[in-house]
Amino acid sequence: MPRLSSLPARVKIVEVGPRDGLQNEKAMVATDTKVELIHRLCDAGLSVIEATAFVSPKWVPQMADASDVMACISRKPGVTYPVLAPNLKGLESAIEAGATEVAVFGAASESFSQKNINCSIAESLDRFRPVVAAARDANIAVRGYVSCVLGCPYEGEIAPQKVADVAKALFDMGAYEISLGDTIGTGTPGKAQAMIDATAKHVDIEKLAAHFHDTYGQALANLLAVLQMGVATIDSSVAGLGGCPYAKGASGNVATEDVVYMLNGLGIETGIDLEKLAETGSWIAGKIGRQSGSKANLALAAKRDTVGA
Ligand SMILES: CC(C)(COP(=O)([O-])OP(=O)([O-])OC[C@H]1O[C@@H](n2cnc3c(N)ncnc32)[C@H](O)[C@@H]1OP(=O)([O-])[O-])[C@@H](O)C(=O)NCCC(=O)NCCSC(=O)C[C@@](C)(O)CC(=O)[O-]
Repeated sequence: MPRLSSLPARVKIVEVGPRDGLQNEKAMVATDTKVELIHRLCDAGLSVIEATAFVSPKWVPQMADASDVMACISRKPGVTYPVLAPNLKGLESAIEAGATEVAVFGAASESFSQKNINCSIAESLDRFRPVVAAARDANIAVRGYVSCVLGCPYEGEIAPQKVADVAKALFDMGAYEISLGDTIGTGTPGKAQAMIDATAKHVDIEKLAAHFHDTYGQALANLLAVLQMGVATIDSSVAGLGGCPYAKGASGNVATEDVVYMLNGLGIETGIDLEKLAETGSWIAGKIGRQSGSKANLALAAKRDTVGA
């Protein structure tokens, strides 16, 4: 199969639908539905599925059933189910629930940090340090997120060096991978490359993940731009669900179906069954009463209907 030059042969997809995809839903999604979503994603071949968030239920009510979700999922060997843990309280609950991987989440924007986790960037890093240390002592891997890497809903432009500084701090404290979030999807390919360029001077590019939202329809273009630089881990959400409750106007994450369709076309391995994934996307969109945000999903569903007619 013809391939663009400098692309990785294999990409790891981190499915964030059950957490990032659902956290902003106003109506409570039943725990059973969340659990079934995780099982279906697993069945479609996803090997990293961010399951839930151990955050304050006052801040994000949709994640209040985190312990129940973790208790009800049947864990498949070889699959990891990371969860968010913003502080030691979250980590303790995550450990109690049997999590084997947690994620701390910081930001490259002061205003977003305040709105999202109620502290400054420096305070957040001080708060994360003992979380990462305690997690590692308990043999739990830690992922680090940086939000607003290509723009902030409150501050606008964010300098690539700010992203690099926070990514470096998280990596130096022991996070094994740093996920770079274009929280409001304002990035364009050149900006995405400049941000990766600055960050990769401090954290090896193999340790960076792209977590791009599709608010302006740029996510796939941005992903292709950073794949060409060597990024080989992509966060995405089935049916393009998602958005941060503390980032007004942020629409969904890039849809996993769209990412897999693009990667398949490029001959890049993911281990994911696109048909099963698309069925899962249609299923969850129906469950929460939304149209799928994935163009590939809509196209595949239309094709299925035509063939079945
Ligand atoms: C960080 C805090 C807790 C600080 O919130 P705070 O109010 O400053 O915390 P606090 O320590 O003063 O505690 C306040 C209350 O929360 C409780 N509490 C405290 N911690 C926990 C916990 N872990 N689990 C459960 N409960 C907790 C604590 O016990 C207390 O309860 P009360 O005494 O009032 O009854 C809060 O701001 C919070 O939970 N924020 C989470 C916001 C969030 O989840 N945002 C979405 C995820 S980030 C995202 O989506 C972006 C990302 C990652 O996808 C990447 C991208 O796209 O950019």
